[in-house]
Amino acid sequence: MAQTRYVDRPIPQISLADFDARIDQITTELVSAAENVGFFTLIDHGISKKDVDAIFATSKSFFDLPDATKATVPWNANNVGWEKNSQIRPSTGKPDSKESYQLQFGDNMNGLWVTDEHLAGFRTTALDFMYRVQRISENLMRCFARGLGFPETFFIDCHDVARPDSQTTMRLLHYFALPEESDGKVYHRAGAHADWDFLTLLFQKEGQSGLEICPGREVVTEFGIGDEWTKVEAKTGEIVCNIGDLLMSWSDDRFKSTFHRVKAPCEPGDYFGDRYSIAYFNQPCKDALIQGPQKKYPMVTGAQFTDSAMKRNFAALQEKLKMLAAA
Ligand SMILES: O=C(O)CCC(=O)C(=O)O
Ligand SMILES: [Fe+2]
Repeated sequence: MAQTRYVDRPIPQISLADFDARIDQITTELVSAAENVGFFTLIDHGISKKDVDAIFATSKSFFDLPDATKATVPWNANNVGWEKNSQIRPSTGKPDSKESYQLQFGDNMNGLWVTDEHLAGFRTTALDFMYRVQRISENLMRCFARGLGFPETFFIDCHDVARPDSQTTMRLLHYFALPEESDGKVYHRAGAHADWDFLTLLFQKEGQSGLEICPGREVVTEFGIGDEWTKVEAKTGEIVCNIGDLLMSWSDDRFKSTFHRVKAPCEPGDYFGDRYSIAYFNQPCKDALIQGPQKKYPMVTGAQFTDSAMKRNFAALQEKLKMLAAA
């Protein structure tokens, strides 16, 4: 396999300390990060390292359950539940070598919370953490609304997690340890993709590296991926944030939804061990009305936006599978 081409791009680090007093400064920093790299990390966000370690321990205790138990809460197309080796990305045409458990706040989770009998306290612990990440997301939404000239609570209202049909999702991820000696196969961890939500907040565990980004996308409607990657370090205390396609569209392509991946380890220095991460996807209410201040794209609802993102993904996947079949 050809060696990856890497370039060093600084990933802005933004402190949320003293948020209310520093909101103007934080807004300036967030807007600049969103316009340039599309990725940034947050520190002083109010969730301690100890609490992040605790949620990773909870996540591990779920993934340590037997597959038969995890299969009692199976994934479905509402983007909830457990899946294993089943997500195929258009960039690779192969399933990611991982398992994930997707959690939401509302009715989509009915029957899909792992029961107390299988894992005591899981639901309470997970929801408690989800509300904390939601509060951080809402502060960021206030800044992005200011930056784009919307009323300050505009994006918060459009992503209301108190609604029973809320789509916002926290995804626990577990990438399996892989053989360091090549067995001739390529094990994709998370193939290159852009997220289609508003904003993703990602928690990583120190040492479990692999996340890489590939900036350079100009319009939300384009699927192409460049070939120069930048590594994002895995640090337990930081939250890595990336702009999703929804915010890119809502900003008339001013803010960048950047392609990223968890690299298939294959080169010296790559990390082959188990990797646990937690991604929090801010998804719009189905009836939210989406259009940027410059009206670059026609107005659509949250439901329509998600639907067309899924269709675009599906079409790109079919194209890739056709190419693989012809090769
Ligand atoms: O696990 C990671 O670090 C990234 C996950 C990701 O990009 C995703 O699930 O969309
Ligand atoms: Fe992603």
